[in-house]
Formats: sequence, structure tokens, C-alpha cells
Amino acid sequence: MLRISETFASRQGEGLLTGTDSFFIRTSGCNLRCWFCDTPYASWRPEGDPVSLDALVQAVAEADVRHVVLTGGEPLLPKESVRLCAMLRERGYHITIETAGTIDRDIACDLMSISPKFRTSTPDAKAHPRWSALHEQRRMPIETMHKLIRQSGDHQIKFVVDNKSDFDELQAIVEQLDVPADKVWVMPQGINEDDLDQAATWLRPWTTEQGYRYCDRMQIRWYGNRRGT
Ligand SMILES: C[S@@+](CC[C@H](N)C(=O)[O-])C[C@H]1O[C@@H](n2cnc3c(N)ncnc32)[C@H](O)[C@@H]1O
Ligand SMILES: Nc1nc2[nH]cc(C(=O)O)c2c(=O)[nH]1
Ligand code: SF4
Ligand SMILES: [Mg+2]
Repeated sequence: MLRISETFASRQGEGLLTGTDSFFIRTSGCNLRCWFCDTPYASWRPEGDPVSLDALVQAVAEADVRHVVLTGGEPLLPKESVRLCAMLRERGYHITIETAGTIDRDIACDLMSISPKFRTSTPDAKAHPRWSALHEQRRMPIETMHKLIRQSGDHQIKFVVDNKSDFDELQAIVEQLDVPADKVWVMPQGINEDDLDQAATWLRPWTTEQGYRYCDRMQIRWYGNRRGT
């Protein structure tokens, strides 16, 4: 069983597979608490009931797509995700895992999409002292990220940039992960088109200068910031 906040058919809105029809499985629960989390119903206030792995495989079959995105919350937190991923791959699906990359699991997927969390994503220490400390302690286990990358067919590193002060940390992480520039995606923090358009004015040129790839959040442009899209 896996606690699930939502499943839905949509198009991948971010990164390498942008535009690809996909079935999304969103686990509930997260070991971090980014202040900007766009799915608080899977992190800060986790919702949803346990669903059997067989029922999830069945839901994927009914969706009639080849691509599955396992996201959350943090999909590597429940160990049952390893089995679900294996079951789906045995059936020939392409699996993307959207993860913050902080949990060490022996899991194989087709595209490991790691979104490392900067110090600026830590929640406010006064309002959330416990989660602020845990976020800081957990967010950057570089060796775990290396291992997740090694285990998967392909990978992308997708940074959420809130402001220019994130640039130095981004560069330091790219260096430590030792990934080529074309695996690095730079995505603006934002949950509406105005945020995205504003960020693009300063973030897109910087991204291009560095040789990285710019990651718009197309689902917001296609559907708005709505659940189940
Ligand atoms: C909700 S997270 C779930 C997977 C995993 N916990 C993670 O953070 O990678 C899915 C994706 O949304 C990104 N994200 C969450 N809130 C965001 C925001 N306000 N602006 C931009 N990206 C955001 C995350 O960085 C991640 O790439
Ligand atoms: N359309 C769409 N594309 C996405 N790519 C990553 C998502 C996520 O929340 O992990 C996501 C999502 O929630 N919707
Ligand atoms: S790690 Fe992902 S799911 Fe967890 S709080 Fe941060 S953005 Fe939300
Ligand atoms: Mg999302």
C-alpha cells in the first residue's frame, strides 16, 4: 500500500519530457517542508488514503499512456515506491521519478528527476523551528544524489530558483554532482503566469549564459495552478 494524495492523467509540464502525455501518481508525505511547496496537501498537510500497488498499476493501465510520473510529496520516502516502480517497469512503462534526492533507495527508473533544495527553500525558523532544522539537516546528501543518478537510465537536475542569491549555491551543487550542463534545468519558483513571466526576465538569460537549460512550468500556462493537472 502507498498513501496517495492524487492520481491524474496530464502532460509533463517540466524538463526533458515536457509535453509528453503522462499518468501522475502523487504520494502523500514529505521529509522536507519547503516554504514555497506548491503541493502542501502532499507535504505540510498530507492528505489521502492508502492505495494498493495493484490498484495503482490498474489505474495506469486504464489511463492508456506509456509514461508514468511518480511524484509527491517525496515519492522515495515510502519504501513501497520501489516495488511500484518495478511493477510498472516490468509492464513496459517509462518511469520518471520527481524527487528532492534526499532518500537512499535501491530504485531503478528511466528518468531520475532530482530537484535539490537550496538553503533559501528552508521554512522560517521562527514559525517552524522543528521543520526548519530538519530541512537544513536533510536537504543536501550529495552521495545519495550520486547514487540515485547512477541507478537510473537517465537523469535531470532541476533547480527551483527563487532569487539571484541562489546562483552561487546552484553552481556549487552542479560541481559536487559533477553532471554535464545539459542535464541541468533551471526553473523559476512560482505558481502563476505572472511569477513565471517576471522570473523569466532575469533567470532565462542567466541560465542560457551558463549553458544550462531553462525550465518553464508549462502545466501552469496550460491549466493554471490547479490540482490534478
Ligand atoms: C511538489 S515537488 C514533489 C517531488 C519532490 N518532493 C521534489 O521537491 O522534487 C514537484 C516539483 O515541484 C517543484 N516545486 C514545488 N513547489 C514549487 C514552486 N513554488 N515553484 C517552482 N517549483 C516548485 C519541486 O522542486 C519539484 O521539482
Ligand atoms: N503537468 C504536470 N507536470 C509536472 N511535472 C512535475 C510535476 C510534479 O508535481 O512533480 C508536475 C505536475 O504536477 N503536473
Ligand atoms: S521537497 Fe518537494 S514535496 Fe517536499 S516540501 Fe519541498 S517541494 Fe514540497
Ligand atoms: Mg507539480
